[in-house]
Amino acid sequence: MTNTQLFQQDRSNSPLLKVNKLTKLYAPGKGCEDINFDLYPGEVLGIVGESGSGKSTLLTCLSARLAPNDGEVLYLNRENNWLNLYQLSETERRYLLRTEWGVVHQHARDGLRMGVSAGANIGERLMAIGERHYGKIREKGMKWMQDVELDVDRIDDKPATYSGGMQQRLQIARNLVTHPRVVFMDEPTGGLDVSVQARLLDLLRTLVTEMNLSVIIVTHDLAVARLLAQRLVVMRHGKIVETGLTDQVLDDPQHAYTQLLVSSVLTP
Ligand SMILES: Nc1ncnc2c1ncn2[C@@H]1O[C@H](COP(=O)(O)OP(=O)(O)OP(=O)(O)O)[C@@H](O)[C@H]1O
Repeated sequence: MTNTQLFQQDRSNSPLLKVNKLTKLYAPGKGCEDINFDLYPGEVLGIVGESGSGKSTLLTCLSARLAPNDGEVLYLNRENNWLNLYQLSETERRYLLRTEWGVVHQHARDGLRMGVSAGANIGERLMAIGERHYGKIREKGMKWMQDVELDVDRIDDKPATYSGGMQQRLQIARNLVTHPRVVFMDEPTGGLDVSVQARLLDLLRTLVTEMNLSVIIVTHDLAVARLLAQRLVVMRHGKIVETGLTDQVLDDPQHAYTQLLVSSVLTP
C-alpha cells in the first residue's frame, strides 16, 4: 500500500495551513526563502535536504517560534477561522502551541519538562485546555503511556530516568494527548539507535494514521521520509527545489539536486 492510500489526506476540504512567500534569512542562502505550500487535513508533509539547507529554520517559522522577515503562515483553527500566525499576539501563538498544535523536538529534553514526572508532563497539556479533574488527568496520562508503549508503573518517574527512546515516546504522548490538529516534528528519530528508531517510526506511523493527524516533518533521512511522508518538499540553500508525492520524488527525481540526494543514499 502506498503512503497516498495509507494516510487519509482530504483535498476536498480546505487546507489547514497556507504558507505564502515565507522568508527568514540570516544571510544570502542561509535560512529559508520564498516558501509556498498548503497542508491539507490528514496530510504528512516531509521537508528534506542536506544539513544547512534551511529545514529547521523553516519548521521553526511554521510552528510560530521564529518570526519571518517576510511572507505569512495562515492557519484554519477548530472554530473555522483563518489565523494569520504572526499577526497574533505572543500569548495567542503560545496558546495555539499548547492546544491545537504540537511540536516534537529531536532532543526530547527540549520538549519535556525534565524536573516533573512523566504523568505531569502529559497532564500539563490537558490542563492547558481546561481539564482540572486530577483523577481524569491521571487516567488519561496512564492511557497515553500505554498507547506509546511505556511502562505505566513508571508514571511517577522523572523523564531523566528514561532512556532516549522512552523520552521520545513520552514527548509524543505529551503532544498528542490534546488531539492536536497539526504536529511539527524535527528529526524525531535522530540520534537514536537503529532498532529503537525503527520501533518509534512504526509507532508514529500508526498514531498519525489512527488520529488522522496533519504533520510536517523535517528529516535528512530519506528512509524516514519514505516511511512517514505522503508528499515531500526538497530544500537547497533555503529554497524549495522540488515538491511532489514522496514515491514520485524519490523514485523519479526531476531536479539535479534531488537526483544527487537520492543517489548519495543509494551509493555507499
Ligand atoms: N540563529 C542563527 N543565526 C545565524 N545563522 C543561522 C541561525 N540558525 C541557522 N543559521 C544558518 O542558516 C542555515 C540553515 O540552517 P538550518 O538549521 O535551518 O538548516 P537545516 O537544514 O535544518 O540543517 P541541519 O539538518 O544541520 O539542522 C545554516 O547555514 C545555518 O548556519
